[in-house]
Amino acid sequence: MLSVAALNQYYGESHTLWDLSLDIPVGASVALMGRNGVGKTTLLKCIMGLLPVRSGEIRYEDRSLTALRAEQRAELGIGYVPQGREIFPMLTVEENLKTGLRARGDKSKGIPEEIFEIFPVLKTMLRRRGGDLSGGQQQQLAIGRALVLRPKLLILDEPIEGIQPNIVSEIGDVIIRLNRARGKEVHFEKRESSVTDEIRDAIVRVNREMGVTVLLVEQKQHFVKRVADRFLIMDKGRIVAGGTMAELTEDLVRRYLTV
Ligand SMILES: Nc1ncnc2c1ncn2[C@@H]1O[C@H](COP(=O)(O)OP(=O)(O)OP(=O)(O)O)[C@@H](O)[C@H]1O
Repeated sequence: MLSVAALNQYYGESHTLWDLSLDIPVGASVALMGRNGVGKTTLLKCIMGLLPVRSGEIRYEDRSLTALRAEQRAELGIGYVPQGREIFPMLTVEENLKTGLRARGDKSKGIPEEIFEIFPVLKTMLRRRGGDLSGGQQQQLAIGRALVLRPKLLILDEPIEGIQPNIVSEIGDVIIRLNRARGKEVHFEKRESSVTDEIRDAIVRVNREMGVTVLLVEQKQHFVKRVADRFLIMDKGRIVAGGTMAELTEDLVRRYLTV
């Protein structure tokens, strides 16, 4: 679904990502791990078009993203929840959610109702200012905002940083639920009379809601083991290991993750 090939990125003269390549298969939930400062956030920002790259290619569903602006990448179906959430504290919850729609050319469609099914608390707080929400509620808002364009790939940067333990498990549940259908599309061969429009819409909606491929940066292993089925490890701007969660050995943890 997403592939990065031989990517090089610099901050000024400082070479940060080195010939970096990776592949995220459709339907996977992949944890990108590594110590502080190895380049995880930088990589996500390059994928989203928020930082320029020096060379290499980023492809999404067989299209090159390299020349596209951040909004165009969002429009193609990539949702992004930045580190630190970056919600607008002075805007209401509703206004914050609407900022997620800005990439869309056709602005006539509003916030999809399923956002409130996933995060009921947002519905009760529509008129509250973002800055008045708790940390966990702000994170739900940040994820909700990333879901308003119904992305097929959801990228999250440290989604449980600074969040209370009870909300951490809720955020974990949401990620698992979003990812569960493993990205498989529902196809209707022909209109069957037994399937009403309402049921058809509900199936498509639930599938959309739950068929999201996930790429998340996260350090906390218990959380990663719960929500991800694959891992990638970065060190000094390169991918140095990857595999299924069962292949994350103690040796890898010692070499690349423990501080
Ligand atoms: N805007 C910037 N200008 C210059 N250097 C930067 C900038 N942002 C990050 N860096 C440097 O690039 C390197 C990679 O940083 P990055 O934030 O991508 O790492 P990270 O793995 O996400 O770390 P963390 O877990 O702390 O978020 C670090 O050495 C960092 O100091």
